[in-house]
Amino acid sequence: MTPHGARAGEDAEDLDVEEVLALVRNSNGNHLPDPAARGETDSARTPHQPDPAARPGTRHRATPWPEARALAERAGRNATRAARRDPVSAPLDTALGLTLAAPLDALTDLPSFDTSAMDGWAVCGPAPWHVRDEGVLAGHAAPAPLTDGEAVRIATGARIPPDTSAVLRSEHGRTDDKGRLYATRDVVPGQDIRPRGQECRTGDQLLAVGTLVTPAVLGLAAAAGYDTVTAVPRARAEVLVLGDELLTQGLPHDGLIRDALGPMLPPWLRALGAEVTAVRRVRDDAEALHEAITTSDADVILTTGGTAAGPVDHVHPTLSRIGAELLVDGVKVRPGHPMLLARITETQHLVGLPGNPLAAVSGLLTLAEPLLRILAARPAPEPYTMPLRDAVHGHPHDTRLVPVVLRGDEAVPLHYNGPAMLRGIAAADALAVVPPGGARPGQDTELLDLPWASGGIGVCFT
Ligand SMILES: Nc1nc2c(c(=O)[nH]1)N[C@H]1C(S)=C(S)[C@@H](COP(=O)(O)OP(=O)(O)OC[C@H]3O[C@@H](n4cnc5c(N)ncnc54)[C@H](O)[C@@H]3O)O[C@H]1N2
Ligand code: MOO
Repeated sequence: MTPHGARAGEDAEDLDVEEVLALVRNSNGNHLPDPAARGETDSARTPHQPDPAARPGTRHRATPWPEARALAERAGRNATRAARRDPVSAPLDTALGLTLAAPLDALTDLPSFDTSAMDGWAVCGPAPWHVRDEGVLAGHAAPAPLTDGEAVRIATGARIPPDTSAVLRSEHGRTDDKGRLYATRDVVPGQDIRPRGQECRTGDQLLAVGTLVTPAVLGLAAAAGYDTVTAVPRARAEVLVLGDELLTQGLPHDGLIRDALGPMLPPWLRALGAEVTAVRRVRDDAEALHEAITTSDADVILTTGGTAAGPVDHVHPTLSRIGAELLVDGVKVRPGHPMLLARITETQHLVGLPGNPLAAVSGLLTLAEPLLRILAARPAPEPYTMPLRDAVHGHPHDTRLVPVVLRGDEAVPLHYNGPAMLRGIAAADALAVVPPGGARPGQDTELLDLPWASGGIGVCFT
């Protein structure tokens, strides 16, 4: 499997992340070029961007899949620029998955005192040594200085007495019948002493702005004296689940089915760096949807269902009614082609996910992931490819996203990959990006990691 992870180096994606960080007000004073100078104003439109005047029922041109993702990133940059959200001071137990908005500078030397690396004796001068009665344990009061020929029992992590020349490990010392201590190995001055400041000095930069807060970062921050970290705030996401046919418990019956997206989307959105403020179920009613959207203060609203042109598909008419701008209205991808991205205000966007559950996953990864990644100031994952074990039929014109498991050096396509099915994705490690026309066995194919796949962003389930 090709290694993958956050991109390093000064490529275009890195600049995007730094730009977002710089736009978080009061961050550490990065000076970056004005993004507007790069032509990325809200009105900048690519040739494939749909005409915002397009209305439901009118034919419009679906956006190619890579461009749809780029447009979602751009929406994220524009929203970040407009909102200029303040960095937050996040207690460590809430900070997993955030991005540092200030460098993590050591608040203390580490170790903060000379410490024993081993259980044994602190010794002074050459053997033999007379061993003090009282030993030194971790966390105890400062021990008295040693004198030449003296030793004291010491535990790993305990403070080294002044004038100690070395630590002798317990397995490398023996005492004679008079209680004198000898070494069974040469004693090198300084051995097994971790000197104060070995890892860092107060003020040293431990981690740069833009670092993703992982469990290891939380540990380092705590060790370095932090109770909170300064981070880019999470985007607030609200999920509106549409559909009168949906049940929240029990077995499907009488044409009613279980809502699969209400349980699936919130943890997935958190893994993408968002705070989920609410999951609301909205009946198939234009007024109810209008009310739900216009009263939401989320940065990103995600709707499920109602994107097509059925009798109760109210998403397009509602967006039209509130004057939202359709940035993406249909994507050349299967499943999920009716997905959409709309700008409600400068700082509020709506991602319309199709109702078919795998189509909703496709919309999540195509439109919500890039938007939320930019709002979270996370770097783009390093693209990677693997050969497919089996042929995958392609759509003649559209990209296909197909669940795969990774086995050895190959990606194995899974069978249950229909738009209404979750059986494949639930067993999958990744989604293969199958180009129009399909892929042959052995063809190198781009993969999108799922948040729970190793090496992905799974640490960010909170
Ligand atoms: N005339 C056309 N009809 C449809 C087209 C089309 O191009 N022309 N596209 C099809 C495709 S592709 C998709 S995908 C769906 C998208 O439909 P909507 O986004 O409007 O979603 P709904 O009609 O509300 O639901 C579709 C399907 O998914 C089920 N559903 C909805 N929500 C959930 C949920 N939370 N959990 C589980 N299942 C859900 C719903 O019951 C329907 O079976 O449109 C096609 N039609
Ligand atoms: O594209 Mo629909 O999303 O196939 O089911």
